[in-house]
Amino acid sequence: MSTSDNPSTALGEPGTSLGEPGTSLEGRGASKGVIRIGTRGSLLATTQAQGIADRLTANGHPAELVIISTAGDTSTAPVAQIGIGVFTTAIRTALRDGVCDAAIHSYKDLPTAPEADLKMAAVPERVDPRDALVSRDGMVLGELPSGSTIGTSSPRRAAQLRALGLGLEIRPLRGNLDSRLGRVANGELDAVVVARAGLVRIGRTDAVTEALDPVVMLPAPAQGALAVECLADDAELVRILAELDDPSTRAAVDAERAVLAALEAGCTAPVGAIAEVVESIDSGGRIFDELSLRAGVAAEDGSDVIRASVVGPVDRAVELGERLAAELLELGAADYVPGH
Ligand SMILES: NCc1[nH]cc(CCC(=O)O)c1CC(=O)O
Repeated sequence: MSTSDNPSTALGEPGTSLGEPGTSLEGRGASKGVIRIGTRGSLLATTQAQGIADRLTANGHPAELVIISTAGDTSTAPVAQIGIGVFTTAIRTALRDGVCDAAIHSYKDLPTAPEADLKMAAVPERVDPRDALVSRDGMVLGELPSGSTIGTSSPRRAAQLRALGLGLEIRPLRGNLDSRLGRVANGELDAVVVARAGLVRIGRTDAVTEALDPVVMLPAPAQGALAVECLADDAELVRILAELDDPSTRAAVDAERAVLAALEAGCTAPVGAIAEVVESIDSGGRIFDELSLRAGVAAEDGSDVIRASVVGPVDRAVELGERLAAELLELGAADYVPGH
C-alpha cells in the first residue's frame, strides 16, 4: 500500500504536519492506497473475492487480493477433525496482523461465536443457497439405483441423504470443487453433493444434475453467502464495505446462523437452515416483507429428521432463529447435535 507521496517541501512548517485535514483518513483509496482483501487461494475463493474487489474498485475504492493459506487448505483430513474455523482462522489472523485490510469468507465456514474486534461490514446478495447433485449419468436423486455411491464428507448432507431411504452409499469426499467433480467424471463415484453456489461462482453450473429442493436437503446455514469483514475500529473501511451489503441476505443469514448458535452446533453439525424474505399482505391489503425460516436436524444414521419453520418480522431475524431452535430442541433435536 503506498502512502502519501506529497512533496516534502512543507515538512516542518506549522500546520502541515500529519493529521492536517485532508491528509488523514479521507478516502482510503487516496490516502492509504489499495484495499488489500484477504482470501483463500482456491479457484472458488479467489473468484468470489475478485468479484468483491471489482465491485469496490467500480465504486472508486481500488482493491486487490492477498492469498492466505488456511488449515483447511494444508490438511486433507475431514473438516470435522481439523476443528472450528479451519477455513477462516488464518484469514482473521492476517486481518488482525495487518497483512490485509478486509477479509472475505464463505459465510457458512465462519464459527458462530462473535469476535468483538471484527466487524461484519457487508453481507452481499447471495446466490442460490441450495445443494446440488452432480451425477455421472445425469440421473436425479430419485432415479439413482440402490447401492449408488455418493460423495460427501458433510454430516448434514450424509444424514439427509440416508434419511431418504434410497439405499445410497455415502463416501468421504474432500478437496477443491474441481477435484470433487473429477471423482464423478472419472467414474470413481456415481454422484457428489456440493453447494450449487460454488459451481455457479466457478462457472460450472453445467455440471449440476439437480438443484436439491430444501424439502429434500436443507442447505447449511449461510450457504451461498459471503462474509466481508474488517477491523471494527476501521470506521472508514466499515463505511466503504457497507456499500456492498444486501439487507435481505443479511437478515436471512442472521436467522439461519441463530439456529445453529442456539443449538450450540458448529458448521459440521447435521443442521440445515434456509431463510428468505417473502412478500406478505395484511388485512388492509398492504404488502410487506416477512422472513420465512425453515430448519432441521437429522440423525447421523438417517433414522430421523426433525424439521420446523417460522415466519416473522425481517428485523427480528436472530429472535426468529432462536425461537425455531427452541422448537427443534423441544422436538428432540439435542439427541442429534454432537456435544449437546
Ligand atoms: N466448506 C467448504 C465450502 N465453503 C463454501 C462452499 C460453497 C460455497 C458457498 O456455500 O458459499 C464450500 C464447498 C461446498 O460446500 O460444496
